[in-house]
Amino acid sequence: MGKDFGGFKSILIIGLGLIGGSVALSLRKEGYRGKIYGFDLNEYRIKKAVEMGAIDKGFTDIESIPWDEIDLVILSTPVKTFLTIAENIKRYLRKDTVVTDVGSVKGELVKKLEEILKPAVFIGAHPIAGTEKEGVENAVVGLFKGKKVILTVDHQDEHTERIKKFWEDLGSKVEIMDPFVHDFVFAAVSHLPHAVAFALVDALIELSKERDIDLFLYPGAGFKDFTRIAASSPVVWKDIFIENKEEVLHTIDQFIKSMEKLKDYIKNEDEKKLIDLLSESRERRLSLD
Ligand SMILES: NC(=O)C1=CN([C@@H]2O[C@H](COP(=O)(O)OP(=O)(O)OC[C@H]3O[C@@H](n4cnc5c(N)ncnc54)[C@H](O)[C@@H]3O)[C@@H](O)[C@H]2O)C=CC1
Ligand SMILES: O=C(O)C(=O)Cc1ccc(O)cc1
Repeated sequence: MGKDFGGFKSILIIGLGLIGGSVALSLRKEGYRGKIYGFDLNEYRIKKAVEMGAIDKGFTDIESIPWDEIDLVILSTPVKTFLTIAENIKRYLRKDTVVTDVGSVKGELVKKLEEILKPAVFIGAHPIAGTEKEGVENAVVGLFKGKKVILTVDHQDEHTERIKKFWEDLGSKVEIMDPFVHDFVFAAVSHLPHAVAFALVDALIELSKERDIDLFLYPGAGFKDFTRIAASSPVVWKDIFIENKEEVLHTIDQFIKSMEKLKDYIKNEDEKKLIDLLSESRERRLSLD
């Protein structure tokens, strides 16, 4: 079947950020012919999105949006804004409008969105692709090519199929996952690494104060590799940490246990245990590439 991006004629992207902007630009690049509208509280982002050819028209007030045209809405703002946005837009939605999102947290949040938005359909989606940058000005064409997109639906119907087709036509590989399993998995592989990167930079700020030496004058490649994601948006990440609080706290607890174990082996100069732990971690990491 040819590309039809799920057959949606008019798309509204709420939040012209890195991800919303990348969706819009990638749709254009892949040949999407319908209208793309944008909504953002930040006027600069709208101006920029129009200039870049990402959207046809942008809005800062909800009432001016041509709602009778729109058959797909994509929530692309920080996750803690979703519920208020859903409450604010629900009365404008057509019965056949599908609402989806790109948020990094699912669980209870998607259950609430499904309820609020009824009778419109909500399909939770999470593209596993991004960067540490923010805003449409840093959007990346083709960001989702070859990347996974997780849909958190509990049954498959024609709406799921349309959203699946939407992402597949952008080059993504779609997987279905339970929303609560999603939050456990991505707390471990995404939210914890971001928390650790932010905390590592914080540790160096504190250590710099201890000896009055600016440790950031001496970054090695390892430090830079490791902490790239600590340059990510504070607003986006405080929302993710709080919205997925339980799973994030659980992964931080495990990380502290792993650090304590390592600390112990170093303190006791336990070479055998150190070699075992480092070797197992190295093998796991090598198997990723
Ligand atoms: N940054 C990344 O690499 C990834 C982010 N995500 C998810 O994508 C979503 C968007 O993240 P980014 O694009 O990185 O953020 P961003 O900071 O680049 O863009 C967010 C945009 O939303 C706008 N905004 C904020 N509150 C709003 C509101 N109430 N109404 C209208 N507009 C509002 C901001 O002005 C901004 O332009 C988040 O839910 C995040 O969890 C998902 C995958 C990757
Ligand atoms: O910049 C990176 O390496 C990321 O890990 C981007 C990212 C951020 C949030 C997500 O929910 C998914 C991907």
